[in-house]
Amino acid sequence: MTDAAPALDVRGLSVRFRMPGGRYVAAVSDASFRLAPGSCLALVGESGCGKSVLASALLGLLPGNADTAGSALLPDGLDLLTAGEAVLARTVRGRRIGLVPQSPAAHLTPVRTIRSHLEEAVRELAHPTAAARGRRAAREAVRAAAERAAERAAFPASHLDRHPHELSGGLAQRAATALALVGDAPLLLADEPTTGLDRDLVHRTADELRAHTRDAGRALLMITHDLAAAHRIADTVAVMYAGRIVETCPADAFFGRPGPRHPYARGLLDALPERAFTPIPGSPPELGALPPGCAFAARCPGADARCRTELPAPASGVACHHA
Ligand SMILES: Nc1ncnc2c1ncn2[C@@H]1O[C@H](COP(=O)(O)OP(=O)(O)OP(=O)(O)O)[C@@H](O)[C@H]1O
Repeated sequence: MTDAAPALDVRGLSVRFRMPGGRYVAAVSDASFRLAPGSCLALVGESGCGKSVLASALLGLLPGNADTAGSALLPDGLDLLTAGEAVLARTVRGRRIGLVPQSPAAHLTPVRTIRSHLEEAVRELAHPTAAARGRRAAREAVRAAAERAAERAAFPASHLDRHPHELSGGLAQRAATALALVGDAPLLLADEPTTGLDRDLVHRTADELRAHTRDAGRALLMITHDLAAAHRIADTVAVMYAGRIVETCPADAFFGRPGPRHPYARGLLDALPERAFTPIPGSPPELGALPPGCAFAARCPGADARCRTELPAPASGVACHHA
């Protein structure tokens, strides 16, 4: 991380869902991280660990039964957790945070062409018509801005008049990226952007997102369970387990030497086919019935009595009594 003011500063973010019978699901607990301009933080972890809930909290898209605590600050001090829906809709989503969605084909409207999606986003977010005189000039300004947006995401002009179902997975991903870039937001949030893509496309998508980040000075929060994509793109890796960030580590150290220090993070790497290909035994706890101590203790070969009773506080980037 650099010393620049963070593009996003998340402190003690927690999300609980109120359930019938007075129960709670603690989907995210006390998550903290900072994201510098021009850098990428990959938030990794198994399915169900709370990654998407954290992303929804940042975008103000949590359902009504969610309670939040902590803060998520943009550089001017706007707290995404307490900002009202009108502020988020008018000034944040698309303008200050661009969302690269999971399953882009599903995110796009099936009956509309990519050009129509882009032109609508341009009209809404980029206002290219301000200088145009007359309706025809305004239409042409929107069209040109939409074509430029497609070009920025390497979406071919020849495919702009196609519908989402006429696109390959890779092109649908680029269309979604083009849409996310229209508002020129300084922060991109990519939720599982490589899910369902083959290996080559994972690499290409990761490289393209990387270019939109480092080269353009944007910050990227990438949520993924795909460690190969994280390896390709991230400066920092944050590992989430059972709703908590258990380790935050520079990507070089995480994927190279000395490697992660938390036993769960080490287990995630060892489970990769290109490494030991050894799955972590057992499964994560229910987020509605978390144990009092470390949530990983039941699966951890090094756990002792303290681990089972006392929650480890994050110290120098890792939350483990024995790291
Ligand atoms: N509206 C809700 N009410 C209650 N629990 C919810 C609600 N939405 C999500 N959860 C729970 O929050 C937990 C975290 O879900 P989340 O979707 O963030 O996981 P994830 O890590 O993104 O997994 P995936 O990669 O499968 O999307 C899950 O246990 C889920 O069941």
